[in-house]
Amino acid sequence: MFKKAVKDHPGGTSKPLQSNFLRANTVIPSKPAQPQSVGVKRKIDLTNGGESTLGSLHSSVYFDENDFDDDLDLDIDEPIALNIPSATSTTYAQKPDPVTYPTIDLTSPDSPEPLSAPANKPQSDIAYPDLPPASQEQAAPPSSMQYPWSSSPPSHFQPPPKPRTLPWLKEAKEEPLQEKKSNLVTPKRSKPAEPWNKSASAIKEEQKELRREYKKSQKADGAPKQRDNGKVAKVFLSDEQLHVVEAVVDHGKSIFFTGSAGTGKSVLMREIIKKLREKFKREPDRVAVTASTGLAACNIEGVTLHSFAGIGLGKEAVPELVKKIKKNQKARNRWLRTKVLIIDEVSMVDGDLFDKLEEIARRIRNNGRAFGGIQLVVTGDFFQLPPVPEGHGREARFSFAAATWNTTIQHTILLTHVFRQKDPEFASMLNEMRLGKISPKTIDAFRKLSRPLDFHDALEATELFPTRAEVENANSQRMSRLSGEVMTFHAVDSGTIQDPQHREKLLSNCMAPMAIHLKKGAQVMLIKNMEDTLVNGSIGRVVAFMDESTFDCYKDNEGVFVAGGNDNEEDAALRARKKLKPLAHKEGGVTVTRKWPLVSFVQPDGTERHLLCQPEAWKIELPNGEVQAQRQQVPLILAWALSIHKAQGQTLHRVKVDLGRVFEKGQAYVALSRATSQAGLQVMRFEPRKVMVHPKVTEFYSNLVSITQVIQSKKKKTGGADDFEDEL
Ligand SMILES: Nc1ncnc2c1ncn2[C@@H]1O[C@H](COP(=O)(O)OP(=O)(O)OP(=O)(O)O)[C@@H](O)[C@H]1O
Ligand SMILES: [Mg+2]
Repeated sequence: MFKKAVKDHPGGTSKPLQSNFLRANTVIPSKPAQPQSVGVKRKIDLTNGGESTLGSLHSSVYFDENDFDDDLDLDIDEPIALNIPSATSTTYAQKPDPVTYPTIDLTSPDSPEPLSAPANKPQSDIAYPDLPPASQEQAAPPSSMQYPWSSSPPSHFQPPPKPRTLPWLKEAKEEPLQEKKSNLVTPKRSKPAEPWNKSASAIKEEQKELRREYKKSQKADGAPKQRDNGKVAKVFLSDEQLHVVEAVVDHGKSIFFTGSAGTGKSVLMREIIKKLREKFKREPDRVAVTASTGLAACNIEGVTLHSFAGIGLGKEAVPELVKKIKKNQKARNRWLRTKVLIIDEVSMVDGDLFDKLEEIARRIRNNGRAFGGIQLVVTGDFFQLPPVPEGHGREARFSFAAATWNTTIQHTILLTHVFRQKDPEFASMLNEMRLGKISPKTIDAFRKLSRPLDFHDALEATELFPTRAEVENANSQRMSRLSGEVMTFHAVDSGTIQDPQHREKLLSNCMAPMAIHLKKGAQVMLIKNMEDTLVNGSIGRVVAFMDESTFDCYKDNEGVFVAGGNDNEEDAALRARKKLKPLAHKEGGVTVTRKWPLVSFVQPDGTERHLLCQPEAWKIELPNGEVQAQRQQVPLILAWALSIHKAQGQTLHRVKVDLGRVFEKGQAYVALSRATSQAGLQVMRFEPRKVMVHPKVTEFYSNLVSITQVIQSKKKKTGGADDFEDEL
């Protein structure tokens, strides 16, 4: 049975509610321009080293004007002055905003009532903001308004009829709140004038056609399949992760799951997407896979949120955006057909954009429920990359501060088990860094990591840089030191977008470059999951270039080649070719084939694996299966150096970071948290002041508790039974 990450908050009955409280959620919203007045906060287990790491902040993101998928500029060229007023940012040394932690420490085994409110408080531990009661006559404020924020119609501000708890299995008994309101907020249908209001049979017919097209495209697509290719070992999800899958797939909940770097958010999201695709296998366009940036979208074979929405840059007011979408049949259909909307790397989604999309969804779908009834599955870590400010001196709003965040997201789940760093001491150091509260002991420990790494093989640590220019410079310097022929591999691009420039722009966000120049000896990173131990992020060295049949022969006779002398792989390949020639003649002639890089990867256990890196495919795919753009390229990039933007999401065994170069919030934490161990991390110029945390993010996370804590506290209350559903 699914257990919620946090206790639901019963709604107050005497005070008016604002939209944020209409749904059970874990986050106690703050009230801008007012001091924090939350009565009781639940505390994350910050003391639990390695179990819950928090982080710091970030670099800028923006969406390109034409395709909204271009995030090349995230590999920053120039240090950018922070647009965040100093009052809102804090360094490691400063305490974040005064935060009143609960009188009961959830992490303490002695806490008598871990999740209950203090005696002098009413049942609810939420301090409800003093907003005036919403009235029917009130016009809905524009979505761009900061506060009282909501672009929702006034009905969204109505309090629930009774304290809402929404446990999964009780839900059937409860009246769906949003349903009741829908007649208040759903715009009147005017069928004849609105061709997008198609009849059910017309939509069915359209979907049949879509399915046919999708099947056709699947068959016609000869590109190597990444999904379900059986090459990569099955992931065994942890209990925490399984709870999320259950809530999303079985219970259809709108969920935000979060956690520090390395808690398996991406692994979990891939699993959820797989499961949802199985659930909707007859209607693939029901699941929309999106992410905030082009790179993140490309990593999960989706599109950017802007692209999905069909809103261009999305700067206009909602009515104009709705008009724009209605004129674009494909975009309109996407909105109408989507049942589940996935948003990855949500920390970079602007709060205003979130509100606009929520309103657009309700309007286009003629459905007054939150997000027009679309289930949202959202993930990200707000301690990593923030949304980019739009200019005009306006600070970007985090999406958790969006007016409609809490009416949309039913449950927030905090993942606490860190998979990436197995050493609890290291995980705890990163945890402190994430929180922006670094102890002298941890500062010392990080400073000790300035020594060179001690590995005795040909692989060097990958150096992470904040700017693209530094990366290109470092990689090309290393390349020029190698002798030997340069082999260039050009990508083959295709897709439904015919305009080559537009397509190229979309594909420029892929990890795979349009052309890659390699030499024997080049250090490279694998950018696709190939096998259990050969995964996205594996680092290796090019040892030869050979064609497939030579490689087969090389593979089959590796022992003979190795026994044949001390020569290198190139010579071995030569011998293999010689061996192959007569064989080929026997079969009726030699076929001239292309040579691909043969790469020797060092696996986590120190052993070597050779892989002939033949082209793989990257797709930008719409929910209906239409592949807008596809790139086929060898799955490698140069890896002596990598930008922090491109390293985001990666797991690296050998990393070198010079914090003196880091200038943006989040860069330090993102960079250091790529490493799997202290032995594999070199940190130069460690300065605690480089580690900055946004107080709003600290506040947001301080109101979350981990699912494990909730289960434990409930167990205590129920004398061991881990079922706390009846208490919710
Ligand atoms: N259930 C699991 N079992 C074993 N390993 C796991 C599991 N979940 C994740 N991992 C491993 O942990 C590492 C980090 O996972 P992942 O990249 O999904 O974390 P993340 O939360 O997305 O981190 P980031 O915030 O840095 O992107 C990866 O090497 C991944 O293979
Ligand atoms: Mg990730």
